[in-house]
Amino acid sequence: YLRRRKHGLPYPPGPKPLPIIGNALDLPESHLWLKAGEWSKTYGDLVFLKAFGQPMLFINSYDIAFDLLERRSGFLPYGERMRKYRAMFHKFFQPIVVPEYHSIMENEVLKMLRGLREDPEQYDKHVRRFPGAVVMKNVYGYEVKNVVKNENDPYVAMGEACISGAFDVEDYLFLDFFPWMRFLPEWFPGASFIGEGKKMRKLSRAVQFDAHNMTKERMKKGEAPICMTTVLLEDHKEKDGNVSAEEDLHIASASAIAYAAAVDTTASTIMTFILAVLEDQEIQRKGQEELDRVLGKGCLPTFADRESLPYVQAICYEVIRWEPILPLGLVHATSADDVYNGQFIPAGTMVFGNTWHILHDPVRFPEPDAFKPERWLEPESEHGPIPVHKVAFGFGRRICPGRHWADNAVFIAIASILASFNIERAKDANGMLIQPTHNYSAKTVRHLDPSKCVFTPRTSKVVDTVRMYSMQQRYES
Ligand code: HEM
Repeated sequence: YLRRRKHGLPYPPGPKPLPIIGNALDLPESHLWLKAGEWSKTYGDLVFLKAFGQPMLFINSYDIAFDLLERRSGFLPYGERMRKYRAMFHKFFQPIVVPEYHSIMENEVLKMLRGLREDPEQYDKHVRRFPGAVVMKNVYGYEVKNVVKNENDPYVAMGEACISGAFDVEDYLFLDFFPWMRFLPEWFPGASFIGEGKKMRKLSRAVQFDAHNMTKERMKKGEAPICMTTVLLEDHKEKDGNVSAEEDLHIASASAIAYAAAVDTTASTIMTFILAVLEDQEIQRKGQEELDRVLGKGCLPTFADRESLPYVQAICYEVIRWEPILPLGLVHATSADDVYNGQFIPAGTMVFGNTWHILHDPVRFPEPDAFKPERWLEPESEHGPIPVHKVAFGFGRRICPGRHWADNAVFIAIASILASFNIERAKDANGMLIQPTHNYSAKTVRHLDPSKCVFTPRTSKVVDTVRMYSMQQRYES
C-alpha cells in the first residue's frame, strides 16, 4: 500500500477485493483462463487481482502481451540456473538443429502407425510414445521399448509418474499463500502434502539421474550414441577430464526438463487432432485429398513434402489454436515495481499471458470455438489471425525453447496419421455412434482423455509399409 502510495498510481482494474483475503473468492477452482477472459469484458485486457496479498495480473490481449512480455521482458528476469538451461536447450532445439532429428521422427512415426494399426484401443499410449521416444533418443541416445508388446519401458514409466506427480502438486498451490503450513507435522490432518512432497523429491531425483547415469555408463564403454547428454558432458569436461558435480547436476536437470516438457505438450496436441477429426470428418477428407493429390494414395509423407501440403499444415496450426495445451502459459513473476499505461504493477506480481483468450478472439478468429483450418489459408490481413506460434508457445525470453521441435513433430505425426488411417467414431452395442470426449484435465498442461474410435488403414500400401517396417524391426531385434 505504501509503495503504491509512493507512486500515486492505481493498480490495473479488476474485481473488487475483500479485506484480508482480497480476491481469493473470485478465483475459480479450475479453468482460470476462461474466468480471466470473462473479466476482460468488465475490466479490459489487463486485469489485476490480489489473493491473500499475492498480486496477480492477467493479460488478455496479444498487443499488451507483446508490450509487457516481449518488449519489456526485462521486468520478468530469470536466474542464472535457468539461463544456463536455456542455453543448453537452445543448442539442441534451435531451428537449424531440429532437421537433424527428422529421420528419428520419421522412424518413430512408423512405430506409432504400427501401434495404431495393431492396437488401436490404446491409441493414446501410441501417440504418447512418439514424442517420448524421439526426445529420449535426442537427449539420452536411448531407444524406448515398444508399447505394442506391452513392455513397460522403465525410464518412460518413471518419467510418466514424475510428470503426473508434478501436476498433482497443483492441488497444493494454497501453500504459496500459507507457506507456514509446511511446518505442520506429517500426521496433521490435511498435511498429506508433506509425504507427497517427499515421494516426489525421490522420484524427481531418479528421473534426473537414472537415464543420465545410464548414458554416462554407456559413454565409458564407448557405446553411447551422440546425444544432448554426451555432447554436454564432453563440452563441460574440465582439465582433469571430469565434469564438476555442479555441471553434472545442471546437465542432468536440463535433460530431464526437456523430456518432461516435450512429451505431454506434443502428445496432447496430437490427441486434439484426433478429436477434431472425430468431430468433423470433413477435415480428414480434405487433408487426405491433399495428401493423395500431392504424394499419391498410400504414400507416407516426409518433411520434404511439408511445403506442398498447406491444408495439412493449416490443420496443425488450428489444432494448436483450438485447444491451447497451456492456456495460461507458465506463470511468471515481476522482479521490480513497474508502471504500464499509468497503472502500477508491484514487484512479485504473478503474470499470466491468457493464450486461450487471445487465440479465441472472435475478431481475429471468427467462430473461435469452431475448428476451421481454412482460416490459416486466407491472405494475411491486419485483423486476420495472429500466427499461432507467436502466442501458443509463450512470449519474450521465456518463450518455449522446444517450439521448433514441437512444430516438426506435430506436423509429421498428423500428416502421417491422415495418410494412413480413416478415424471414425466407434459404435455402441446398439449400433449408435459414440460421442467423442472433450474431457481435458484442467491442470497447467491439459490432457485429453481418449475417445472410443476406430482406425481403419486407408490402403494396403500403407499397411504394407508399416508391416515391412515391423518385420524389419523384428529381424533387427
Ligand atoms: C505443442 C507443444 C508445446 C507447446 C504448446 C509448448 C508451450 C510452452 C509454453 C506456453 C511455455 C511457457 C513459455 C513462457 O513462459 O512464456 C513453454 C515453456 C517451455 N517449453 Fe514448451 N511447448 C511445447 C513443446 C515443448 C517441447 C517439445 C519442448 C522440449 C523439447 C519444450 C520445452 C519447454 C521448456 C524447457 C520450457 C520452459 C522455458 C522457460 O521457462 O524458460 N516445450 N512451452
